[in-house]
Amino acid sequence: MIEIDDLHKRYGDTTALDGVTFSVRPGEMFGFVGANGAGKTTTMRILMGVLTAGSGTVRRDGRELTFEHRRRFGYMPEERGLYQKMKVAEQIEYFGRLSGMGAGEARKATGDLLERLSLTERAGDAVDTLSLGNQQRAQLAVALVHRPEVLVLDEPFSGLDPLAVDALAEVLTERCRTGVPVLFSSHQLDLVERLCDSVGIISAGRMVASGTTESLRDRGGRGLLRVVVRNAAPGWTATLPGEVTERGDEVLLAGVDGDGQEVLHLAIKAGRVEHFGWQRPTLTEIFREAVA
Ligand SMILES: Nc1ncnc2c1ncn2[C@@H]1O[C@H](COP(=O)(O)OP(=O)(O)OP(=O)(O)O)[C@@H](O)[C@H]1O
Repeated sequence: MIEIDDLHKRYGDTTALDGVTFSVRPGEMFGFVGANGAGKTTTMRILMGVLTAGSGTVRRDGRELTFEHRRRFGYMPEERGLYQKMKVAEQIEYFGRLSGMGAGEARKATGDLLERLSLTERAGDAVDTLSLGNQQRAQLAVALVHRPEVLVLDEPFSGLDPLAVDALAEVLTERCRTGVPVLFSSHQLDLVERLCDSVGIISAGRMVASGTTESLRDRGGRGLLRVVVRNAAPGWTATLPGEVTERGDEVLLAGVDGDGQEVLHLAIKAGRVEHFGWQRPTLTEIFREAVA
């Protein structure tokens, strides 16, 4: 378990973190989301010991983090950090060795990751000859090579093509299933919603919502009532309750009290009802509301 407890951090007059608290359990994939400048990178840097907090603590299984703990973590920093002239495979192996792997073990883990991330053909090329997306894949391989006990990744999916997104999602899910806590930041909320067990939303240095993806969606209440009526007479929506949005035959109603049966009756009278159901808010909608 990784526990982030009441972190505060100031840069001069700017308050970057103002009491950030959350935890990531073993085998949990935690999506860390927030607007630009909300404090995600600062939190992850403190977690990794790259930056010191003004106050607050970061613990692993109840003990304050030490250098030894962090050596067994996998970290992908925002500023990325590959040696541009070094060859891809050499570099991944090198970082594996730095983290204490034997030569054979590091070579094998590098080969496996290159394969998984579709980089095998570029193994012998210098990093600065790779496209940005491929450099990102190499950077991810560096974070993963030593089979870290905890993963902390700052926007690992940004700039990846859809196939690379899927490949990385698969690797992270596998690692997570072995009990590794995975914390990553992202602005791709659909991806966070699809992959993560839990989500933390940070706004102006404070956690404004956190919990399992399902609990956050439930907390948004029943959400919108979605009704699709074919061949309805124009104007049938005029007497519907709530705030009505029409998109062709589809009608979305916000703020409907009760179970919506009255809407269903009106819809049946109006035409052929093809769909009638509640739509829980998406993570994007929850995010917008939380940071508003
Ligand atoms: N080295 C620094 N010096 C001064 N202010 C800083 C520094 N680093 C970050 N900040 C400020 O701290 C706040 C939090 O920044 P941080 O980089 O943690 O946000 P973020 O959530 O990672 O943003 P993004 O999504 O844009 O990467 C911002 O107001 C930022 O301007």
